[in-house]
Amino acid sequence: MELSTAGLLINELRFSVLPCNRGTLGLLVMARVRNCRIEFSSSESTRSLFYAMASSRKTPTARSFPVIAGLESPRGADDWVGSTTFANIPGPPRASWLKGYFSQVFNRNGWKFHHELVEKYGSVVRVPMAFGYEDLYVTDPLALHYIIVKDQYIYEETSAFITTNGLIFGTSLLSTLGLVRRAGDHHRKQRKMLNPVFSLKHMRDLLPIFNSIAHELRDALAEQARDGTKEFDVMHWLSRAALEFIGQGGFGHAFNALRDEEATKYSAYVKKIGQATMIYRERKIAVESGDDMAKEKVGMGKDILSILLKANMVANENDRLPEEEVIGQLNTFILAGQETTSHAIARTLYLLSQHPDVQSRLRDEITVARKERGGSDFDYDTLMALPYLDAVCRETLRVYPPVSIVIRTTRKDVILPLAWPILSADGKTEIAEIPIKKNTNVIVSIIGSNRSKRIWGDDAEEWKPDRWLSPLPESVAKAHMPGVYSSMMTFIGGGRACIGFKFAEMELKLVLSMLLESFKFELGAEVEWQMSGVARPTLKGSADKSSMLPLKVSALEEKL
Ligand code: HEM
Repeated sequence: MELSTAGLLINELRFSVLPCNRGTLGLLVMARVRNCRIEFSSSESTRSLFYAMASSRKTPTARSFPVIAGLESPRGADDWVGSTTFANIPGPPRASWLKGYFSQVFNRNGWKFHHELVEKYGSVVRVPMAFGYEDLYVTDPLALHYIIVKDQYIYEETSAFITTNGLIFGTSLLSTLGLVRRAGDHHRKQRKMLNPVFSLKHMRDLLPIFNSIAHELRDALAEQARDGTKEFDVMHWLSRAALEFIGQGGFGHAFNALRDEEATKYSAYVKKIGQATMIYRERKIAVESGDDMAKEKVGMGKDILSILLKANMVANENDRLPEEEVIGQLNTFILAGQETTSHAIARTLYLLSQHPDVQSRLRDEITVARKERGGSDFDYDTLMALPYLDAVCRETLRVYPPVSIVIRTTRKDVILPLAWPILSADGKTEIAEIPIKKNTNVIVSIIGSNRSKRIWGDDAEEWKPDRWLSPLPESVAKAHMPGVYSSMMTFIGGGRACIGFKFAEMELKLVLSMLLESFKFELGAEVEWQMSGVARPTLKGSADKSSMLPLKVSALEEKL
């Protein structure tokens, strides 16, 4: 038996415990048989199984995951040699070679740990992880620029992330690498076709479709609160609405999630994923026959899939995405777009319930703007230009990013420069750049950089929507954060920036505008927010860790 920092080699069978970069996926145990690559088939049933777990409203534990043997990993045999140790970078002392701080980094109550890493150790921190590994935890703006923009093809997604997503979604943005290697620049090719599909013009066209879903959501809540103030799980309705937004806006397909009680349960969910191929074929026929634009058709030809199909039809052969990859993207959009956005809306409603003054000021802004339009639905530009709504959304996504961290692995040796040089752990040297060896994990701390006092000021950790209504501190512009959204890292940046961020922003603003005009929200039973892959509210003290947000909802009669 050979022992390495990467794992164990037992009878030619290599086991490695790799952290998936989504807390929701917990631990993935990978095995590899030497000289004999056993491919794990990405059959529909395997995918459905993973999907059911990944989309579970219960937070899965490591125990709920099967051991997957024989997974083909993009890492080669030489990749098992271990990674850099950062002896001279400040960080917490190692307590256990076996576990390191793995469970603290991925703990669903990890808020305090993540906060203290930055507070105590600074903008680049050495974090001892399992099996003697050391990761770098980064909030330094220049380092982040190198990681996600300048050297993005060196700092790639982890192998566990790529492989697992390949099983879940098939070939898609979340399962391909950008670097020119075996994968052949696959990711960049996909983005080339997909970026224009998420353009501002297409978001504008989607708003009328979104409006009708928002009305449906409002009606569903009104039905719940029809006998006066009622406390109920608002999260449940937000999840159902988010599935419908993605269904109609993404694929021109009505899941009828707001009408069908069963729609968001796992079994039904998995069935819907199984439908991706069917939906694809339906849309393809409609697009090819020019029948997709009809008014009575869901999506009216404006949905992401129809736009993509049309672009694909006229693309040259090199750029065109094969059918299998278009279907892979559909699966990806459901998972990447539903949980993140519904939980962002939930967080905002929760904060507005905690801050009734902000809630009523925001309601006034929306009501006045609606009156000015004679009561009709907002168009895209009006909705986006509402200043206080914009401030509330930005501040929520800054202080409470739904995804707290993402992880990258170095695919070759590299030097990481720092905007803010740090003092070495022994206090003797100033460090302005850090050499990193191949196969080292780097944790991009979205939450840490979004709350950096050096960037946002001493009140960085406070939720203050008003900060967006006056000029931001100079330090914000000076930091040159590489994020695509308002100097923050919520949707990261570079070639792997969230492709759906404008989609999410529109959904967030629309749902808030619709609901606040019609209802007052107050805190209900106490919840605690879990720092899982996507931050989620759960009932305080309950063993049930499903997403749940009980709020007291009162209908504002005159607005309905
Ligand atoms: C508030 C809502 C959202 C947040 C906070 C969010 C956040 C993120 C983050 C942090 C990433 C980077 C993941 C990584 O590098 O490992 C990402 C990627 C991605 N997001 Fe989002 N997202 C949101 C909504 C959406 C929506 C609505 C869609 C689709 C309609 C979407 C589709 C994607 C896709 C496809 C990727 C992978 C991009 C790539 O690798 O090229 N997201 N998102």
